[in-house]
Formats: sequence, structure tokens, C-alpha cells
Amino acid sequence: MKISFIGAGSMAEAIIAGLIEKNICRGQDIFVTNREDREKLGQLERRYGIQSTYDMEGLIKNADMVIFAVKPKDADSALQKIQPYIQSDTFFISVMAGISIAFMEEKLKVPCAVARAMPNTSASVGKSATAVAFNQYASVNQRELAATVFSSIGITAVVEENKLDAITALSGSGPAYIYYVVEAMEQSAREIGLDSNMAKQLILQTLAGAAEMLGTSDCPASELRKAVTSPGGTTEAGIKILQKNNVEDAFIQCIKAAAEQSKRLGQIHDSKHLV
Ligand SMILES: NC(=O)C1=CN([C@@H]2O[C@H](COP(=O)(O)OP(=O)(O)OC[C@H]3O[C@@H](n4cnc5c(N)ncnc54)[C@H](O)[C@@H]3O)[C@@H](O)[C@H]2O)C=CC1
Ligand SMILES: O=C(O)[C@@H]1CCC=N1
Repeated sequence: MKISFIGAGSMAEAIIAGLIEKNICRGQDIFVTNREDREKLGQLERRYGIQSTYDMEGLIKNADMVIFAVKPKDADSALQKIQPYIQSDTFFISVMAGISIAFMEEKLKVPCAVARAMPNTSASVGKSATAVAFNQYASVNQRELAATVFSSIGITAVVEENKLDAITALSGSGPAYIYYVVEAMEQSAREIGLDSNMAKQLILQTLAGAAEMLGTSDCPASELRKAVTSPGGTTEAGIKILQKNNVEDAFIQCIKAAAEQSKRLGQIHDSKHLV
């Protein structure tokens, strides 16, 4: 299977790393391009044994799947650049936040299989949570190909496109929320006099253990939390501060704001293409 990446940033690299790690593709069958950063392409070639090129025609025409991973603001110009090489058998998968399948179909002009996917950067360690929606031209084989690729870098769900703004907010952006909590835990560890390296190990194991408990226990998160929280104990003292500071509400607002932003990114592009 040959896979081409348009865009060579954080998300493209995370998927490439996962594909190579899981032996889904040989390095020689992965092609990547970016706007103009040759040094970055050289780094990716050395790191993963993949190929880089600025030959858009070869990149599109020789690929079983084209993964489009540029920022939403660059969608228009990058789509224009590749449009002349799109054929009816092209399989185009966007990982862009917010940008609708209808917008991409309009810009690609040629009726072809289009998917809108939302992975996350944990793809680089085979732990992405990916959701994907397909247009009407995606064949059974192409759907299976996408499932193979995304399942190799984590778990995959096929969804209706109208769920993708919410999923982008929840699991696309999700790793950043967890890193934010870890940053706060690391800072507090320093302030209460713990060695940074040791604190990092303790935090990591605590996260991994809690994730495994959530995945294997029959109890909901609220029950698992209760089991940690002894009346009059340390956890209760800590959680009281989170409650006083409305942290739960802040997280809910955070995810709602991210979902709104995903919608907004789509609307900006949709309104441009209606003009
Ligand atoms: N970073 C993340 O955690 C996630 C990002 N995404 C989506 O992935 C996409 C890429 O995000 P990142 O990798 O974080 O961005 P990034 O800024 O790290 O990478 C963007 C890449 O696109 C390239 N590019 C821009 N214009 C181009 C053009 N005209 N032709 C060819 N290449 C062009 C840039 O050179 C760069 O290599 C975004 O649309 C984002 O919404 C989706 C899920 C998670
Ligand atoms: O922040 C963003 O817009 C992208 C989409 C999901 C994660 N990162």
C-alpha cells in the first residue's frame, strides 16, 4: 500500500511514526511533502526511511491513499495545488479540524472518494482515538483500507460527519487537556519538594494505572474516584479545591469551546466557497 501525505507537521508525523512502528507500510511506500521546508522533509526521511518529494503529480497519482494534513487556513491553497492531479480513483483523507467533506469535494472538483478523519497525536505510539466519515464515492475496499490504516495507529470508529466537530473537541484535542493537567501536577510536585524525575515517573504510572482502571473496571469514573477519596482524608482536601475553583465546569466549557471552534473553522471555509 502506498500512502502520500500532503503536510509534514505534527499530525502527519504522528501517523507516519505509527505506520512504521506497526509495519503497516514500508518506508519506501510512504511519500510526504510540505509547503517549502526541505530540512523538515530531510529529517523525516532519515528518521523513518520514507520518501519526500515536491512532485505533486507523482504524489497523488501513485498513492492508494492521500492523507491531507495541512492547517485549515492553508486548505484552500493546498487543495488548489493538488486539484489538477485528482482522478476518479483518488482516495483523499483529510485530518483537518472543521473542514467539511462538501468543501473538499467542491475544491477537488473530480468526483472521488473523500474521507474526513479526526485522529490524535497519540497515533505516534499506536494509541490514537480516530473517528472517520466517508462520502458516497468511498468504495468498500477504500473504507477497509482506511480502517486498516487507522486501526494500526489506535482505535477507529466510523461516524456520521455531523459528529466530527464534537469528536475533534473531545479526542482530537484531548491529549492537550491531559498534558495540561500533567503540567500542573509537575509544577505542584516541584512546589511541594519532590525531585522532578521521580515525580514524572509517579505521575506517568498514576495516569497509566487510572486509564487501565477506567478501561477494565465495571465502575464509572465517579465510583473509582469515590474509592480513592477517604472521608476527612487527603484526596477530599484536594478535590474540595478543584470544586471551589469550578474545575469540572471549566473542562466542560473547554470542550464546548473547542467544538464551537471546529464548527467555526468549517463555516469560514463553507461561506468562502459559497461566495
Ligand atoms: N496536531 C494535532 O494534534 C492534530 C491536528 N489535526 C489536524 O491536522 C492538520 C495539521 O495539523 P498539524 O500537523 O498540527 O500542523 P503543522 O503546522 O504541524 O503542519 C502543517 C503542515 O502543512 C504543510 N503545508 C501548509 N501549506 C501547504 C501547502 N500549500 N502544500 C503542502 N503542504 C503545506 C506545512 O508545511 C506543514 O508541514 C490540521 O488541519 C489539524 O486540524 C488533527 C488532529 C490532531
Ligand atoms: O488544535 C487543533 O486545531 C487541532 C485539531 C485537533 C487537535 N489539534
